[in-house]
Amino acid sequence: MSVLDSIVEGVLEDLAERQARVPLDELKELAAKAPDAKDGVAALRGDGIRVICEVKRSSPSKGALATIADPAALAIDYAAGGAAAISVLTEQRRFGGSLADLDAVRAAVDTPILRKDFIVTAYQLWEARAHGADLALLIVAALDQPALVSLIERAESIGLTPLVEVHDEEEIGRAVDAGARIIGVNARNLKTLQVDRNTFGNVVHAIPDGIVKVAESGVRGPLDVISYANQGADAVLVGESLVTGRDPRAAVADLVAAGAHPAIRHKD
Ligand SMILES: O=P(O)(O)OC[C@@H](O)[C@@H](O)c1c[nH]c2ccccc12
Repeated sequence: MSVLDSIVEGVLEDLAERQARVPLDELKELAAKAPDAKDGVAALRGDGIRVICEVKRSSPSKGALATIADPAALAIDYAAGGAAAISVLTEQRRFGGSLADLDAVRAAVDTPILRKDFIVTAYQLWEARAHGADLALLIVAALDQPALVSLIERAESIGLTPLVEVHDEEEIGRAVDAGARIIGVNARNLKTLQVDRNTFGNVVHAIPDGIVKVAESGVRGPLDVISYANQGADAVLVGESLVTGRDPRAAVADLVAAGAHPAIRHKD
């Protein structure tokens, strides 16, 4: 079984427990009371490259990264540093996240929030909206095509902007066919957990103009942001280097500054 399959298996077990506890109707009521969802496309496209900052305690590839006793405080630092959006990992078993983290971050900042999880059912999209998320991750490799199409439609219909994650050109084709407006190219292959920073540059030509392009994973600092900007990324998604660094606010500000002037290239 691939790493991705085994993560999804655990996610489904935890999901069954939540579904038994919280009926869908209750989530729909909470979603109706949640703050209006912000437009994820507008948040991630603009002058310069946008920086999405992730609240991430651990990962299957690296194990424990950071304790993050106060996710709200981290989110406030990210926002102060200039984050265009905040990604909150809610997967519990491998990433140490929870919906409580999402609640805490939502209560602390106005910045658009991405629910980062292994979403395979509409119930999880309702959960995301009920807990105040504006965007939701959908991983092409974890979904068959009918499921991808229907989850994108459902997300859009309840006001969530889907960020559709791919690893190669075939998956980009599926994301485009399914109606993705934002595509994230993950440099970390979820089947092998290897990071290849050339992935984005290798496949970006296959993403049509007009679709927001996000480079995900393995961003170590400003130089990686500049490199991705020059390859056509609208945004980068950064976790590990921010949660393991000393001063997240300053680190985000450095990434944002690097992304604001990516066109500083040597010209004749
Ligand atoms: O910590 P990094 O290497 O900066 O990566 C962040 C983010 O891209 C990564 O956490 C991620 C990308 N896609 C995912 C899907 C599920 C869980 C996690 C992820």
